Amino acid sequence: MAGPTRRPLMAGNWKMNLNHLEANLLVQKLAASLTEKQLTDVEVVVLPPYTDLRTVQTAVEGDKLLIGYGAQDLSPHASGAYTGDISGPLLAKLGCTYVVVGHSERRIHHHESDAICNAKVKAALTHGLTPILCVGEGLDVREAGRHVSHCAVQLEGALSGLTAEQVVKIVVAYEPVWAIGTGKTATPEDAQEVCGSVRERLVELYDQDTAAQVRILYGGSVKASNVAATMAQPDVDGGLVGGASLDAEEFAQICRFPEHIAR
Ligand SMILES: O=C(CO)COP(=O)(O)O
Repeated sequence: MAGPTRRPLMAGNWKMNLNHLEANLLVQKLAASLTEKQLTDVEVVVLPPYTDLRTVQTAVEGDKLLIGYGAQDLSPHASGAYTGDISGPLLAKLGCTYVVVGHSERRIHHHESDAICNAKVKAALTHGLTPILCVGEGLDVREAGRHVSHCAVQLEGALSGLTAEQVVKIVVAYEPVWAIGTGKTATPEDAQEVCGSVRERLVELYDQDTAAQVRILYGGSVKASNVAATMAQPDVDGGLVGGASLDAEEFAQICRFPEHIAR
């Protein structure tokens, strides 16, 4: 559970799902399922495909919904001849506040390196977007017991050259690849082990105060039935939710997790 200065963040990564009509419906249903207090206690964000962003903006701004939104990727470049890419300024103009960087699906399918993630994190910050930087290991790395060092290398690569003032603005998401879309959730202890090690690494790279401000999410088969136990861990400040965020009621239940954690 988040410390006093870290507001929990629950972000729904829709991946390549839901057209703009479905997006509008889901955002309206989600907002209607949560009270103002719940939306204040937990920051709720949706990360739709690019093609839905204008519709989500219209819904959020038109009805003053307390829901944030962002994109699943951005170009490291601000503009120019990059066919098919979408830049930070284009996203910021649509009211996006978050952008995912380095999701394992992009690292795998688009061969994104830590250096590319670093350029994308910098581009996001330059254009006023909060990057949600994903790190996580595959099954082979986990079975070899190298998951902590693997995530540390990804973290350091993506943060290279960033100042403490910049790092406090980013969100890190630990997503073990073997737990994504498989129904295999990491145990709360597994999530804490890596999220805690990420924070320790931030202390080493920066300082205690900086590390204490960075929100660290867990992602991988998060559901209403398992969210509370994971969020109760001291270094887990929220979730990056895939499949379960496509159902408004299930995602709303996930966002209500603080009610199931004894404080
Ligand atoms: O990749 C994820 C979120 O970015 C996790 O996806 P699932 O919740 O579907 O496992």
